[in-house]
Amino acid sequence: MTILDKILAEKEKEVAQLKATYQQGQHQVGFERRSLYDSFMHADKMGIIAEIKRASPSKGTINEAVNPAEQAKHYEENGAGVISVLTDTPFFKGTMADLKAVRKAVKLPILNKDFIIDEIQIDRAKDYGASVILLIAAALPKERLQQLFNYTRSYDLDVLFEIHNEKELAVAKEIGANIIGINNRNLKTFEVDLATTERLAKDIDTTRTLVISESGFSTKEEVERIKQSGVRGILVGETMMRSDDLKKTFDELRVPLS
Ligand SMILES: O=P(O)(O)OC[C@@H](O)[C@@H](O)c1c[nH]c2ccccc12
Repeated sequence: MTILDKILAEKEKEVAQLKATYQQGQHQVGFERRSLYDSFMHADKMGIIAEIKRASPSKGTINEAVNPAEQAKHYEENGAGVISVLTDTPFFKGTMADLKAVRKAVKLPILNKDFIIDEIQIDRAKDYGASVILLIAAALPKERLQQLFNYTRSYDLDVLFEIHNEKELAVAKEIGANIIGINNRNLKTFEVDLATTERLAKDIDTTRTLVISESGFSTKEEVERIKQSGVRGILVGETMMRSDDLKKTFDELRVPLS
């Protein structure tokens, strides 16, 4: 059983509970659309999706005591384009309350980073103020991914469609994903390799599809390297959570796009 299988098994239980208890529309925070696609496609610097990540299965505790609202404000002040909030509790120690707090604290689009397997999680994300939903190709069959994709788009929210190999890239194209996240981390082995982005981005029309490279970024050299593949954004978790000089970290990673 892989870690992803374990996480998904837990998610099934969470969703069953949610279906029994969740009241639609309870948390609506004055929803207004904040588009990831438009802002990153037209930027002249590498877009940064900065993540609130307390812990992870591969690294254990990263910063469990973080104040998500404060952290998000610092991300915004220093040049983030989107804030990603991990809301999975059993494996990443995040909560939906974190997302709500972040939504109140910043003006940027917010990505609800979770393992989405059911429409009710999308309803909840929207109610809490998310503008972008993560769909992980490896988590579900294509038909189900298509349904969840269409459902999210019907709310006018963006989908970050996460892939890790050629087969998943084919699925992303069939579904019509306009924002593709290439995860450099192998969810089975936790190994990180930027070559994953280079290999897969080659087969994407990056003038029309927004490509985000995810995981493993800590230096300017790494960003300069993947920029050559037409990537317009990176998703950075651990480096942001551990940084004691966010201004410097952002200045380094936000390389010019030309
Ligand atoms: O902490 P890193 O190496 O910067 O990685 C961030 C992000 O890519 C990672 O948190 C992530 C990518 N895809 C995911 C899916 C679920 C949970 C987490 C993730």
